[in-house]
Amino acid sequence: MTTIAVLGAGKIGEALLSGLIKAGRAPSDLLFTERFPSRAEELTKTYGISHVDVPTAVQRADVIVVAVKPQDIEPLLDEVAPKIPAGKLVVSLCAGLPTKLFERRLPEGTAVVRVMPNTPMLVGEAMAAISGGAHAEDHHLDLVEELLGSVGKVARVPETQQDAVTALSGSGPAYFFYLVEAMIDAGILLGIPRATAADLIVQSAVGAATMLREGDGHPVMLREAVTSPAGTTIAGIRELEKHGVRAALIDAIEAARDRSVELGKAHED
Ligand SMILES: NC(=O)C1=CN([C@@H]2O[C@H](COP(=O)(O)OP(=O)(O)OC[C@H]3O[C@@H](n4cnc5c(N)ncnc54)[C@H](OP(=O)(O)O)[C@@H]3O)[C@@H](O)[C@H]2O)C=CC1
Ligand SMILES: O=C(O)[C@@H]1CCC=N1
Repeated sequence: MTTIAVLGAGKIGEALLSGLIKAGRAPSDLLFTERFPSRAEELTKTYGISHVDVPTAVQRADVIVVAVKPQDIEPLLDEVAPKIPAGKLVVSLCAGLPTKLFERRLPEGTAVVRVMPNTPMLVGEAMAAISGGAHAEDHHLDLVEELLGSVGKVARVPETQQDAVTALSGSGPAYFFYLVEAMIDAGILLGIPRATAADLIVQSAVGAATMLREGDGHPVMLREAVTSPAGTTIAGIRELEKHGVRAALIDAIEAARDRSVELGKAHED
């Protein structure tokens, strides 16, 4: 069985570990590193996986998943580079960081796959995009696709698209949560109790997402089917247009893409 080590088990590292266990992977095939002993203890207790130090992780694992913040990558690479044996597969989940950063710092020929996942990994509904670096071969991409395929959907994209993907599907869940939060607030304004408003909106979001994924409709057609002549929906849509919500979303996603590019530039030679 492939042994996987997650370096930095924060929010996304934990989402991956939890998703892999829910998908049937044995906890004994998983390792993680963490800086805070109390956090490590909590994860071991919850998932039954072993907390190890970085040298042990890179020795024992076949696949080394880097899940620290981009700002923490340099000290981690200082620790990993002298210890990692040749022939390991390194998978980076870090926003903005190009595969060539890892290739420059790790032993010559190390296979690196850049992945942009998202937190719905926790419930087996991730969207992950993967791109191989200079030494990643098809079998490496196949292995990463199989691993992430057990916790959601996987797309292969050219690495040049990863900053845009980060903005769309990496950050994307946050924008949906933000919309849901705002819609629940609207319910409160209209006098609906918070719990009822949350039920109404969350189930509407699940229903809409299911129609988008499973139906054969285009989002425009689906929206038109809700929008009756002289009805309620068009009265709301007019307000969304007046407030520039479409342009705001486009600008938001462009800003997220630009931030991803900036995070990568901070680690250029
Ligand atoms: N959150 C998300 O939705 C997504 C995040 N990502 C990417 O995943 C990465 C992690 O993000 P996220 O999980 O949100 O961040 P977190 O801060 O929650 O997780 C990072 C974890 O790594 C730990 N860490 C830092 N340095 C080391 C080290 N040298 N050795 C061991 N552990 C270390 C941190 O510890 P400490 O708390 O002490 O700093 C923290 O627990 C980022 O690069 C991000 O771009 C990608 C897709 C989605
Ligand atoms: O906000 C971030 O930087 C990370 C990357 C994508 C989602 N969360």
